[in-house]
Amino acid sequence: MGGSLSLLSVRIKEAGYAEREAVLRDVEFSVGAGELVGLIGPNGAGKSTAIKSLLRVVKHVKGEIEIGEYAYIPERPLFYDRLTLWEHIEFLATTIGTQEADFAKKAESLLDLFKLSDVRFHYPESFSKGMQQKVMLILAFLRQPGLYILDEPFIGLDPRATKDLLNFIQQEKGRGAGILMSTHVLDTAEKICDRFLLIDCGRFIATGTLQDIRETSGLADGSLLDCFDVLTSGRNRND
Ligand SMILES: Nc1ncnc2c1ncn2[C@@H]1O[C@H](COP(=O)(O)OP(=O)(O)OP(=O)(O)O)[C@@H](O)[C@H]1O
Repeated sequence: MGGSLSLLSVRIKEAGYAEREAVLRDVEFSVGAGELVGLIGPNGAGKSTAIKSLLRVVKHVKGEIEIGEYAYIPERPLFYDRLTLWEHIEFLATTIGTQEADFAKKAESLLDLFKLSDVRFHYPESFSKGMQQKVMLILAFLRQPGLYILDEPFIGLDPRATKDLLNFIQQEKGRGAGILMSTHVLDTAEKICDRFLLIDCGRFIATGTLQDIRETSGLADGSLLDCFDVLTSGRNRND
């Protein structure tokens, strides 16, 4: 970690949904301040289980997890069905007890940026998938936590919203936030992540910078996708 402040430190020996049925094994990593770490792996590899273990949603976890204040954006957005978008924002302000006079202003500018100002008094339950994803992002960004945990954040976003999200990620990194992000969008991940955790069948199969991943996969100039393919194909295609 080069001595940088660790916002998340994970040493999981085993984790699973039932006792003695481990889905994850020997998962160890950390996320430092200003660092964006990509959690990458095929369907069913264990990415969501790893994230849910950090959040203590997965019951059977053997190991140690040190985690500070964070915002979590789940793969599937979740809302209070009787609250409008603006009421979600007001509720958030109450729960985090913000004294900031400009909280509403910040919320307004985020709504404007993500083109949701016109629907602020509507119920997020009625929004499209992409609009719902944007609401989750706005609620997370308003909290400005030390750590973000983003599970597949690009799903459903149009190109403009994707670009806005990428800008926000850079901005929050600049503020010193750490980010753990699971994604299948490997060309984007390759460009923006500082480090990668490649997971398959519940275990890390390669970790580190793109250079480290290239060395592990034996592809000196390979893209993240090429490396992913080499490192995971043996297991998946021959199973
Ligand atoms: N609630 C659950 N109960 C039991 N097993 C589960 C549960 N959720 C996931 N699993 C199992 O855990 C393993 C890892 O699944 P997980 O959802 O973590 O994969 P993933 O890498 O997030 O996949 P995807 O890319 O498809 O979202 C799979 O074998 C899956 O069947």
